[in-house]
Amino acid sequence: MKNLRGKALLTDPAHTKSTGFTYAERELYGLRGLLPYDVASIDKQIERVLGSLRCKNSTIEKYIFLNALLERNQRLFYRTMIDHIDEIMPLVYTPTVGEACSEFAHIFRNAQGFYISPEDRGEIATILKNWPEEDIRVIVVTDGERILGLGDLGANGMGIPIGKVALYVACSGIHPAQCMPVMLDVGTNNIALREDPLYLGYPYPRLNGDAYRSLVDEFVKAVQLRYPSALIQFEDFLSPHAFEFLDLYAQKVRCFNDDIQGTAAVTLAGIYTSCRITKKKFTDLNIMFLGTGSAASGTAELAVDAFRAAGLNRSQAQKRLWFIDRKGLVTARNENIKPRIKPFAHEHAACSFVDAINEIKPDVLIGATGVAGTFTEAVISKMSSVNERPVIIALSNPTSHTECTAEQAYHWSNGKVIFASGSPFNAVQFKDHLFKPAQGNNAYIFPGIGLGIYASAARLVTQSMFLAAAEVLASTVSEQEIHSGSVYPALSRVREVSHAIAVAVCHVAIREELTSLSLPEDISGYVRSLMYEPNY
Ligand SMILES: O=C([O-])CC(=O)C(=O)O
Ligand SMILES: [Mg+2]
Repeated sequence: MKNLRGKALLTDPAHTKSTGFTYAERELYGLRGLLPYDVASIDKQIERVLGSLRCKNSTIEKYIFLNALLERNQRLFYRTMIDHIDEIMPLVYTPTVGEACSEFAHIFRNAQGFYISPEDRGEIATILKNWPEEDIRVIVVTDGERILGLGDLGANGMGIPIGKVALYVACSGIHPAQCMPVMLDVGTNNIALREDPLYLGYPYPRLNGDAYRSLVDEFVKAVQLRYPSALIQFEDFLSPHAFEFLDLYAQKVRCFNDDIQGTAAVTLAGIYTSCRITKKKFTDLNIMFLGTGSAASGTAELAVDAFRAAGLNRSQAQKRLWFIDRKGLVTARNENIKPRIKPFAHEHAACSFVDAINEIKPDVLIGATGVAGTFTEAVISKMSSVNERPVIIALSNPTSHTECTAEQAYHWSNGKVIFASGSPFNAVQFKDHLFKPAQGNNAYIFPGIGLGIYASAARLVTQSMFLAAAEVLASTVSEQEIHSGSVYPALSRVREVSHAIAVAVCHVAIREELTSLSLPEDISGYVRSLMYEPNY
C-alpha cells in the first residue's frame, strides 16, 4: 500500500476504505481521530451512496456525483456500479455520458485520462512517461469527432474513453490501474465549442490530411514503446477515419475499433437470438440497414463472415444484406457508393425506404443513422406487415438520437416486434404484456474482448474473435429473458458474459497462433483469476 498513512491514505482513491477502516487499521495507519466512530461495511457505504444519488434530481447531477465518488473511493464506486449496474450504467455511460460530453467544459472538476494535442508532436513517447502507471493493458482513445450520434465534440469527447474504461472495470474486471482513457485532441470543427470561453480543448480547427494521420501514427507507435502489452481501442472516430485506421493497424498492432467491430458483434448476437424466437434459419435471413456508417457497414461485414461460417459463399452472403441511405435503397445503379457499401449495392430499381421493405421483405431492420425518428410508423407497420415477428434494432445513441423509442416500436407493430436499442429503455406495457426490451450496446462485447486479449496476450485482435463473441453472447440469453422480450442477457449478468467471451477469445488466440503464452489447461479458472473484484 505504498506506505500510505494518515490523511494521505484516507484520501488516496485507490486505497481508502473511508469509514470502512477497522479499529485495528485505524491504529496501525495513524487514522485515529480522522474518522467518525462507526466502522461501516462496504454494503452500508453503498446504501449511503445510493441514498445520496437518488436525491439528485437530474441525470447530469448524478453523473457528477458518481464521478466524484470514483475520484474519492475507487473500490466503493466500482462495487456500487457492479452491484447496481442497471441503475448506474445509464448514469455513468449512455445516455447520460452524451450529456456529460456536451457539458464537459462546464462540469469539469478533476483531470482524468491523458490528453495529447498537436503541440506534443515529436514528444508523445516522452510525455507518455508522465502517466503514473507502468502496466497498462487497455487504452481507449478517441479524437472526439463522432461522439455517439452527437457529432464533433472536440476535447469534450473525453467523457467517452473515461466511461468506456469504467465499463471495462465493472463489466469484465480489468483493474482500473491497467486502463487508460486517451483524448487525441486535434482541434474541433464545432465552432460553438471553439467560441465557448470555458472550452478546454485545443481551440483550433481540426488537423487533417498528413498532419492528422502522422499524429495518430506517432501515438500508436509511442504506445508500442511505452506500453507494449496494451490493447488500443479506437472509439468514436469519424467513420472514414475509423475504417482507415482499422485497415492500417489491425494486422500490425493489438487494436480494434469498437464502433465497427464491437457494435457489429452485439448486433449479430441480437440477430442470432432473434432466430430462437422466430424459428427462422439464420442463413435464410435478409437484413436491411438504415445508415452507411461504421456500425452498419461493420455489422454487414461481420454478418458476411457469419453467413460464410454457416455455409453460404461470399456472394450469397452479400446478397442477404441491403442498405438504405438518405435517398432510399442503395442499388448497383447509384453513383458515389462508399467503398465499404459497394458489395451490398445490388441490382434493383431505385425505391424509397418503405417500398424497399415491401419488396425485399427484410427479416431484420437495423438503424445506425445517428438521426432520431427515422423509424417512422410507416416503416414499422411495413416491417410488421411483411413479418410475423419483425426484428428491429435501433442502434443510435444517445436516447435523443434513437431511430424510434421502444414504446413506438411495440405500439406501431401491435406488440409483434422483437426490439433492441443502443440506449436503454424502460419496460413497456402493451395490452396485457410487459415487454422488457434489451439494450444492444457494445458494452456486452468489448469488455470481454479486452479481458480475453489480456488473458491470452494475443498479438492481434481478429474478426473471428468478434464472431466468437457474438455466438457466446447469444448463447447466454435464457428462455426467460427471451420471453420478456429481450434478445440479450440481463445486464446484471454482464460479468459472466464477459468472462465467457474472454475464454472464447483465448481459444481463438490459440487456434490462430496469436499467442506465445502457454495458457493453463483451465482457461476458465485462469481468466476468472484475473478479474478484479472491488472489495475491502
Ligand atoms: O457508446 C455506446 O453506447 C455505443 C457506441 O460505441 C457509440 O454509440 O459510439
Ligand atoms: Mg462508440
